[in-house]
Amino acid sequence: MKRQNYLSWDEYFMAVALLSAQRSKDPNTQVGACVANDQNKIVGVGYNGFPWGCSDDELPWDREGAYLDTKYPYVCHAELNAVLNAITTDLRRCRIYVGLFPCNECTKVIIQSGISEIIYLSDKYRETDQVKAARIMLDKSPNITYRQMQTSLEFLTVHFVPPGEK
Ligand SMILES: O=c1[nH]c(=O)n([C@H]2C[C@H](O)[C@@H](COP(=O)(O)O)O2)cc1CO
Ligand SMILES: [Zn+2]
Repeated sequence: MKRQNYLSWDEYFMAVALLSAQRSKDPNTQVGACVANDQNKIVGVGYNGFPWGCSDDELPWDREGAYLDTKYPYVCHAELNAVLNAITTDLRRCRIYVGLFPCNECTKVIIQSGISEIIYLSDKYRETDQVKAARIMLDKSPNITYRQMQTSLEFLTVHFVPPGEK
């Protein structure tokens, strides 16, 4: 009989997004994104971080203060990185799994890439104008839908050392 508690595709791709988020140096919010195609193959992953060559030790991770002294003008969002890192520029019929509902800027990138579905986990910034603008665009776009991830999983553990071998 086959194993029962294997991951669904949704859980698997969201877990890849969440694992990718663990690469983020942002001390406050770590976001990951995973793009899967209609054959359930991963075609792009990303997490929030500063652009290539911009040192994490020189740019600020602060949230408050003068705009140029915060992370906001510099950080590349997870969704942008996942789309730019993708193995193809044509992402029609692909889904993007994200830890956080995308902002308006990422939503533009997602729509323009051709992605057809957004699956998100947290919606903690739903009251912000950025996320409201994102929803306005998505609700007007005929070729893209979005839904919140449904799962009974609360967490997932990976073992680098198999249990019992230590
Ligand atoms: O969609 C997103 N994707 C994404 O990668 N981010 C990143 C940018 C920042 O590094 C961080 C948000 O920071 P904070 O929660 O401290 O404002 O998450 C933020 C959003 C906002 O929804
Ligand atoms: Zn964004």
